[in-house]
Amino acid sequence: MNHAESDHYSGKKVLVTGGTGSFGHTVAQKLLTEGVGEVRILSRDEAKQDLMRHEISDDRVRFYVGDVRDYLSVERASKDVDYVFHAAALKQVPSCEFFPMEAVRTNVIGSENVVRASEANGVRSLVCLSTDKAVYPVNAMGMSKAMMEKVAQSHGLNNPNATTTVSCVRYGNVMYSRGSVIPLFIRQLKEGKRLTITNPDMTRFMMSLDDSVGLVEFAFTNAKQGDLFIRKAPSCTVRDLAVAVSNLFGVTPDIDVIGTRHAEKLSEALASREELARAADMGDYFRIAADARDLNYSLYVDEGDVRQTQFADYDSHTVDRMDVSAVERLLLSIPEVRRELQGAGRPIEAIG
Ligand SMILES: O=c1ccn([C@@H]2O[C@H](COP(=O)(O)OP(=O)(O)O[C@H]3O[C@H](CO)[C@H](O)[C@H](O)[C@H]3O)[C@@H](O)[C@H]2O)c(=O)[nH]1
Repeated sequence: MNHAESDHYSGKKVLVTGGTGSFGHTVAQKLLTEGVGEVRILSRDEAKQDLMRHEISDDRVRFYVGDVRDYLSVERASKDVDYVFHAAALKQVPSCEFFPMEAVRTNVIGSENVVRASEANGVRSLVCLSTDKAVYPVNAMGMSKAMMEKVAQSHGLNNPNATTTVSCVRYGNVMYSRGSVIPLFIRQLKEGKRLTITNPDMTRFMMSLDDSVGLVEFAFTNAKQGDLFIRKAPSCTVRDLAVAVSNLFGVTPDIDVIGTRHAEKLSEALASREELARAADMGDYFRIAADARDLNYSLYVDEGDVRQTQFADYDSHTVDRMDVSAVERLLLSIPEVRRELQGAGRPIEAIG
C-alpha cells in the first residue's frame, strides 16, 4: 500500500463482509498497520470470529455476527462505515451445482443487500470480490457471481446521484486458499499418497493472496462508478502445478487422473474480448468501465463495435503460460508454501 492509499484509511471505518477468511485476515492486518480507525468483520460463523479475535487481538477490530442474506444485519454492520470490501460468498463450484438457489441467495441477493445498505448508510466506496468463473460462466457459482457483477454495475446506472461508488474485482485462483488444490497436493505428498489430477491440460490463473489484496486496493483507489478491475496474471496447467509442487518437496509423484469435477472448465477467462474492447490498460491491471448508456438506445447511433473482433479473451490457455520452473518460483513466494517446506525439512536455500 503506498502513502496515498494509507491516507485513505487513516481513522476510517472499514467493513469486510465474509471477513474471517484468508482475504479478511490479510486485509484486516494491513488496515490496522495503516492506521485504520475501525475494522468490522461481518460473518456467520461465531467460532471463526472467536479464533480471529484471539489471533488479531486489537480493539479496533469489531465483530458482527450476521448474514449478507439478511438486509438488516448488513445495514447494522455498515452504519457509519466509510468503505466496504464485500468478500462474503458461496465459492465452491461443486456445492453450488447442487444448491444453485443457495448461491443466488448469498451471491446475488446478499450482494444486493450489501449495495443497498452501503448506499443507505452513505458508504463512500464498496468493492465487490468476483471471480474469473463469472466470465462466460458454465457453473452456478460463476453464474451467480456474474449476476453479482451486474447488480453492482446497475447501482450507478439506476442512481446517477449515488453516494456510494460500487466497483468489482475478478480474481483468478488464489494460491494456497482454503480447500484449493495446492494445499491438497501438499497434503497428498506428505502422506505419501498419489496426486489426484483432474485433467493435466486444464489451465488456471495463479495469484498470490497479496496480489489479490493489492487488486482490491487498486480498485478501491481508482474506482469510478461501475468499474470492474482485473489484475494481469500468469497461468499454468494442472500438470505443471503438480510437478512443480512435487519438485519443491523433492518427490517424484505418482499420479491418478480422476477426470474433471462438476461443471469445471478446461480454461478460465479473466476478461472477455467484449470487455477488453472497452477496457483501459493500466499496467498490471485492466479497468473495464460499465456501459454507461441509458436504456433509450434509439438516442445512440449504433454501428456495432468493430473493435470486438480485434481482441481475444484474456484466457488462461493463451496468455503468459508459466513453465514448471516459473511455477516453482511463484510457489516459493507464498509464505504458507515456504512454511510447509520448512516443516518437511526442505530448507528454501537448498531448493533455490
Ligand atoms: O484433486 C484435485 C482438485 C483440483 N484439481 C484441479 O486444480 C485446479 C484448481 O482447482 P481448485 O479446486 O484449487 O480451484 P477451482 O479452479 O476449482 O476454483 C477455485 O478458484 C476459483 C477462482 O477461479 C474460486 O475462487 C473458487 O472458489 C476456488 O475453489 C483445477 O483445474 C482443478 O481441476 C486437480 O487437479 N485435482
